Amino acid sequence: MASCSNNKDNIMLQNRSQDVKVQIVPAQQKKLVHVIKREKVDLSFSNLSYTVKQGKQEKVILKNVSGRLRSGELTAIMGPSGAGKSTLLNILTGYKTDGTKGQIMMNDQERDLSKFRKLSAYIMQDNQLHGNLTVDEAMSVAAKLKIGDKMKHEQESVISEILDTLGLLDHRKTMTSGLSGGQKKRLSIALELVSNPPIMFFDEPTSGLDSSSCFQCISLLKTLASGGRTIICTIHQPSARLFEMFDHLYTLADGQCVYQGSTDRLVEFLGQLGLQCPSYHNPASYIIEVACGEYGEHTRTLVNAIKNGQEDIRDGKVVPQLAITDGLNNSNKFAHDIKNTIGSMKVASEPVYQGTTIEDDKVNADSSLLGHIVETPTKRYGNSELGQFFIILNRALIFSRRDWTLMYLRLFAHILVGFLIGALYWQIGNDGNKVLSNLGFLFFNMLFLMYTSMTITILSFPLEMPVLLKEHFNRWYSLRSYYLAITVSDMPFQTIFCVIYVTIVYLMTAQPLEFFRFGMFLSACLLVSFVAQSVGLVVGAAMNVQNGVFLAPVMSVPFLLFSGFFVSFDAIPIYLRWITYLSYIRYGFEGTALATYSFDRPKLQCFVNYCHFKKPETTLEELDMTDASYLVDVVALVVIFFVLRVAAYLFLKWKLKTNR
Ligand SMILES: Nc1ncnc2c1ncn2[C@@H]1O[C@H](COP(=O)(O)OP(=O)(O)OP(=O)(O)O)[C@@H](O)[C@H]1O
Repeated sequence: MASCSNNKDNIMLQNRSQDVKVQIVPAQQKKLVHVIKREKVDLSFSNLSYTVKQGKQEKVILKNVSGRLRSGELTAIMGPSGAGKSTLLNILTGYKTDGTKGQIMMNDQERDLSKFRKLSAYIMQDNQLHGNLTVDEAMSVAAKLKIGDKMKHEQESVISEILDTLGLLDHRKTMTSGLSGGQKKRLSIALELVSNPPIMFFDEPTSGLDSSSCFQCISLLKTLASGGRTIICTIHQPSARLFEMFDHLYTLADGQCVYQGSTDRLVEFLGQLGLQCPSYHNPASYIIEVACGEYGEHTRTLVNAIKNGQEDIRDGKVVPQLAITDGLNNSNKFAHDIKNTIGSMKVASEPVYQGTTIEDDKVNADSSLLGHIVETPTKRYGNSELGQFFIILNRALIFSRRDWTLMYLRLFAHILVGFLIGALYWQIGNDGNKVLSNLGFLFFNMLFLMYTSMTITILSFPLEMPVLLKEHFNRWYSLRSYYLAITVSDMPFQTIFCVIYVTIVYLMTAQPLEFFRFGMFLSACLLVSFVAQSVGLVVGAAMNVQNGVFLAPVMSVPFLLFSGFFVSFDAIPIYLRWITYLSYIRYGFEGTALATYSFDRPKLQCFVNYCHFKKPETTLEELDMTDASYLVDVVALVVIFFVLRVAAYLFLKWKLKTNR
């Protein structure tokens, strides 16, 4: 373990004896040809406070904190649990805006959140990755969405280069679900790196990783910072070895800043206040212990010391060296160099700097990665909305193809239930005396289509929500494109399953063998299953999985009750009759019945007598087909379909906002 020391040289040199091998990679090994136009982003904030409402009271979580986060530096936001680290990070990223007061400046100007979001990436704590893609596919989707058609020909080499740098090149064909925790973390970073954002935020990037993976992860962040980026991460309590890799420390206790400045001045700062870090004690642990009050109530002293003149230890009387040119610590020299050159670089036909490779853990920390890319985006997204739609649609189709449950189990269920219903109602359509039984078949047909279609989509949004939150926030795509692609993606499969199922039951139950009638029957069934899918989407978008899985079937009961199969229209109390007009099952039931019987008068008479839309005593003479119009049924189903799809979109939009 490194001892408490004021001298970063010493700390770094102590590493020489440790197992980490750091090596300079010859510059010419790199083959970068991409345009470099990355902005430097310095972020500062002053008097930032954050309040939440708890009943009638207000809880202040951040109390007028100020600070400065600079490009080229790796900043750690530390503090005891509940100190407000994640809250501060969420506010700085723009993820949380409500309840916030204070000023945030970007490059010494008032921050334009929209512009800032284009320049920043937020890698959240849990690795939000789609498990059904390979590393290569995930990178390719990210590249297409984030940088679009720009550098179309170079995308492949950019992806290879990033994967190489992050030690993932050997895992290109591995499914993301098969990656280790550390590899997932690196992939999450790699996905954001395709657009080479100049400012990156990480929430607890080391959580759940072993010490070696933690070291890899922080080494990587250090390298990213060395390339001129502003890298900020929250971290609980890093080991001394990790702690010394940070350039800048921002420590919170109870929503207040108790230290901000360079990591190697921390011990000196505390010493000035009479808080002596014991020898061979990790300074990171010590400041947390102090912040927790283990050495007495010093929080106020620390807060005051920070406020009174030593706002940032870098800016105050103690100024550490940024570049340390000796020996192994060339990466800092490099950071200094790159800061000077980055503004003037246009084309990196040759690498302009040297990086480092940490051989033992395969994270190739070559900073050439920092060189690729891309002009500051002028548009909101890297790709057009149509482009986004097709990329997300394609990704969703890949998921569906690979999801065994979604595909094969569903197919099997449709075939099995089709044969069961067919066997139960075998050749019933040929028997004029069994019209009521045939209506029973039509009703259960609706019931099956409703449940199979609805239950699949209830889970769509809740399962995707964490990934959606991350990708949408990081400006991969618009919600509109995502929603359209996701909702359209299942329709081809549902159509195929429905056609297979309907063909089986139609033939086995001996419904009229006329192409036209079959078409009417199938269309009504398809529309009902699409509407049921939409109900599932609304429920999934509006509530969580537990509530949705319970409520969706329960909410469907009125639609079934008022479908006309159980109770005729006249028997329904007047004040409840309006529900029959909302029952999409009613329109589907009616539509399939009309497809089966509409030109067969004796059977139709029986059907009409049974169903709600004609009084039981109606005679054939009185019968007017407009009373039970197939067209009306179809139009009603189409209207309900669109209304529900719009409602699902609005719920999703609302949920995306409230989930932050
Ligand atoms: N929406 C909210 N409503 C009520 N309290 C909240 C809300 N958000 C945060 N808090 C509270 O604010 C405090 C700071 O939370 P935050 O998640 O930022 O802490 P943290 O320092 O990141 O903690 P940890 O290290 O345990 O993740 C906590 O006490 C938390 O309970």
